[in-house]
Amino acid sequence: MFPQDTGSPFDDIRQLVATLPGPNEGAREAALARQEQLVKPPGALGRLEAIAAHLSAWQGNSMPTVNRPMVAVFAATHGVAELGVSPYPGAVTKQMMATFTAGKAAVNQICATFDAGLRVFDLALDYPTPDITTNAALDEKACAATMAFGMEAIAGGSDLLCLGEMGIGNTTVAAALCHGLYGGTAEEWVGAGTGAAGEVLDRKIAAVRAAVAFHKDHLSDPLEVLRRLGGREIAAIAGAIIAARHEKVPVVLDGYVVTAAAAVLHAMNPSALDHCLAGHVSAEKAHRQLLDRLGLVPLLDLGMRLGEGSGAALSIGVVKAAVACHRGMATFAEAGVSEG
Ligand SMILES: O=C(O)c1ccc[n+]([C@@H]2O[C@H](COP(=O)([O-])O)[C@@H](O)[C@H]2O)c1
Ligand SMILES: Cc1cc2nc[nH]c2cc1C
Repeated sequence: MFPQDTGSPFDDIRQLVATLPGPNEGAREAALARQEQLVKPPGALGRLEAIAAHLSAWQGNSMPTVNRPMVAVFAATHGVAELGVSPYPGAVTKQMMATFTAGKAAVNQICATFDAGLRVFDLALDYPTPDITTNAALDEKACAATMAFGMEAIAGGSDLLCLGEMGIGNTTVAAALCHGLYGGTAEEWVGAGTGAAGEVLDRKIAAVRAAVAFHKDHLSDPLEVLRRLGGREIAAIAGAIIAARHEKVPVVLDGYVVTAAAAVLHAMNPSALDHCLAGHVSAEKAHRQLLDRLGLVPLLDLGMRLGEGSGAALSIGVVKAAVACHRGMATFAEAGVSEG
């Protein structure tokens, strides 16, 4: 007789999220001590100092690097898009993938500006996940496998990982996830996405309300919320955040959709996002309140609402400058400048 396999496909993920490594406090302290010596009034570089210390702590290196920043964009298609919740047709997701490959999207130009690598991942675009108002998006096995895909996808030598996504309809999915995790009202979590207004916005709010009502008896476990109300790009992003932590790679989150994926991990373990920075706050209505809930203060606030990793990629400039100052500035003693 074969032993019965009674385990759930989520067991390994629960284990990984329960055993996330902490920061290297020695490296953080050494970095902060260096900041005190650099040729500037104490604290005068503001959050740039905290960013350099954050990278020190999570890379485990008092002299952190941003030599190989990578932007990873995960793309997926969503059955709920068929309900008319986005001004754009679902076909745009594949068309934008071709645009990324051709180097002609906004994120390509931002990555080129900062010498960042860009990798785009197609998550079964020809097979939309079922409509979340009447079905779970994923079964347990598929959700766990997609998270594992996200973990594998980011392997390979980057020292800063920026996460992005592409998926028509996925601001509806992100709103449903947040409504499922945090309650409140559907209206509170829904915004314009790519530009929903009038009847499109009304359908979006109704879809988020219906999805959470349909799954209401199964929302106490964050991984169940993810598999029922999420989508493939969101599951892969959650996996990538976990893997980066285990590989000592600090993470930069993009907008509302990426942050919703991160929120699932935060609900499982409140310290799960300690290695993450919020690259920006997007103009999507509920992004700011979601960041507040997660205790994340965005690096940029430029009214962007594009997705595709663009806000996270843009913040690489700030993070690179923070690290350049940390590594390259002289100390007062080296520069022969009098201390105050
Ligand atoms: O993440 C955000 O803050 C964000 C805000 C507005 C739009 N988006 C992008 O727009 C797409 C989803 O919008 P929608 O209206 O189709 O749900 C998807 O490709 C996202 O990358 C993303
Ligand atoms: C054109 C377009 C580009 C995008 N990039 C990310 N999401 C997007 C949605 C649309 C519609």
